[in-house]
Amino acid sequence: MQSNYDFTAIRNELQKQLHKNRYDHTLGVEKTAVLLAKLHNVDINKARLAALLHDCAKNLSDNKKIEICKKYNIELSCEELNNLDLIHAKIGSVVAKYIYEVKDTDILNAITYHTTGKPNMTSLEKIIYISDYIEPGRDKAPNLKEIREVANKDLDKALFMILSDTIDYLRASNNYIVPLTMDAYEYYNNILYYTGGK
Ligand SMILES: Nc1ncnc2c1ncn2[C@@H]1O[C@H](COP(=O)(O)OP(=O)(O)O)[C@@H](O)[C@H]1O
Repeated sequence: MQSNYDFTAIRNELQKQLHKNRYDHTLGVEKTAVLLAKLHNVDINKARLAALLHDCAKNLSDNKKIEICKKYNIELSCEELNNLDLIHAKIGSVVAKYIYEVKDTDILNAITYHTTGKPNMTSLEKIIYISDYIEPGRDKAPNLKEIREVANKDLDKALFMILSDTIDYLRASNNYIVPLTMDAYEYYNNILYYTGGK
């Protein structure tokens, strides 16, 4: 992608829209996504833009989130209505499209699926999903050191490790798990089994 985007202006806008810790996390995801894009031969400008915008709706008020869902006909499940934090990714994709004027569907999908994952992800989608989990500011999840090393070599394996740890964490805390995350887990479990990655 040839970049017509003014990344400095986007960062400045995000700094206004996001709480400080969320803005710092965004810059960490940007740095990590650019590094992974270089290592895995993915368009660096696309990775940078998707990373910068992945959490652009994270700090919107609940009322604003509902308003955007109504305006753009985003359907919400009961579980999503009960945890509006879960839908910041879907809303972020709409904000990226209509406010930041992003047209590239791969970038918009990378934003949409950065929390849940999904089966059969593109390399860009994988990079944003993984970068969100391993950026340097993250320090709570288990196995981070190993996942960071694996991500430099094998996106599918790192993706699977994160899906697996996320499911374990959500189960252990008795939380709802988005079905798409289970589908992604099964999909990459099979891929790694048949390619000998496990
Ligand atoms: N696959 C999933 N299924 C259900 N809930 C999830 C899933 N992944 C994350 N969550 C929950 O959705 C919310 C947002 O997650 P996430 O985007 O990972 O947040 P953060 O970037 O703040 O760590 C959190 O409450 C988290 O526990």
